[in-house]
Amino acid sequence: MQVKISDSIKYIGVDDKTIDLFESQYLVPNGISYNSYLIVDEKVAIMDTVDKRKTDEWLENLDRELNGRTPDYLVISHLEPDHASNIKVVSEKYPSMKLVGNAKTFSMLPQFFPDFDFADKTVTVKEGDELELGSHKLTFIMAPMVHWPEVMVSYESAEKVLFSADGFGTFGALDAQEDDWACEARRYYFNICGKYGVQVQNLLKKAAKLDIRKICPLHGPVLDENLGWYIGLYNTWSKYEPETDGVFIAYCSVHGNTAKAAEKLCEIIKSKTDKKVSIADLSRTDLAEDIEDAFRFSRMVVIAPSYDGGVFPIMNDFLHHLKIKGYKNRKVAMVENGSWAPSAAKTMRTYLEEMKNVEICPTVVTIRSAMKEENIPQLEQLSDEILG
Ligand SMILES: Cc1cc2nc3c(=O)[nH]c(=O)nc-3n(C[C@H](O)[C@H](O)[C@H](O)COP(=O)(O)O)c2cc1C
Repeated sequence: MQVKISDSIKYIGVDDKTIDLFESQYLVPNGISYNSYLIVDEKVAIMDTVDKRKTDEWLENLDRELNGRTPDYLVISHLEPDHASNIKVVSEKYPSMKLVGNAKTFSMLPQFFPDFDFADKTVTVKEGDELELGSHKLTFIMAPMVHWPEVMVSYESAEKVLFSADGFGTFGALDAQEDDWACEARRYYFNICGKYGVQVQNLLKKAAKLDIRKICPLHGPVLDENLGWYIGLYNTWSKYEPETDGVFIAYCSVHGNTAKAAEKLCEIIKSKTDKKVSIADLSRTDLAEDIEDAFRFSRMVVIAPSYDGGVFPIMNDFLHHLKIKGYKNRKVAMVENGSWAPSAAKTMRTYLEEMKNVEICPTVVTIRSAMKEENIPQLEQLSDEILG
């Protein structure tokens, strides 16, 4: 896909619409883009490579935009293979090209390319270092653990462009982007960077000192207008603040009785509030989207059957993911189902208590196999507590 950035900054990335699962776990019905850029000035700098699935197409794009020039630098902002796979290929093609990274980049690089000697090719940069390209100048800003330790972003001051690594990335090929950027950007953020809110905050504080007119991420569209809105969302997400005041009902069910209770609860909650209420059957929805919604909403109800002395594995998996992604600062209520020794709530509570600042509603509704009349006032009570 052709993307116009400026006369000197060229898009040389590629769309991947045949990948089954991004990072072997995320559904990407609209594919994914691996973005790569070329800055053409007195010196020529490549800004990251792409996944090895797209080497040939990327080299064609690079060749076209180089237009006979030889690249002087390859700036490596992130070593994850969807961006760094072609470092060796392009280094062999242009032996005089220098690799620009930080100390961590070059300590990790040989792990990925053990049979290639980069020793005389490296330019090691640290926070605030600059690289003059002619009228363009890159300043390097370290962004450790957003979301790998070697991550750094680069600010180009002539055109005021932030090359933001995986920050501000989205799922979806460039020619198949949804109108609502936030939808896939949020799913991307919470699943990939969610755990690293503190580090994202650190980066946003550094970025706030820059005059940024364009953001060039490693996935998804280049952002060139209304940047305050995108940065505002990143600020909310990385502070673990809810974006939507409402209730996310996350349930699972083996034979359907817990599902009935979840639907009834949804009906009761909706009758009591104008807040947004969203319900998901965790067995049948995309886990990454459920994680996104859990972070998006201010309140959540988890509803699950008991299973082998614990909780149904689908819910177990969901809560495990929320825990490792740093879910916090939310209000949560629980409903369990069990036929002989209900154990789901106890297991769910163990997860929730390990999370920071999660307020658990006092009422826990226990359904015995199938919902009964006596459960309705309990669900009413729980609804009042989660909305309160
Ligand atoms: C493999 C399996 C393990 C179960 N383990 C428990 C258990 O440890 N304690 C319990 O009270 N019920 C247990 N149950 C029963 C279910 O939790 C119970 O029947 C519940 O009502 C199922 O809800 P559903 O109709 O939404 O699937 C188990 C069910 C299955 C299929």
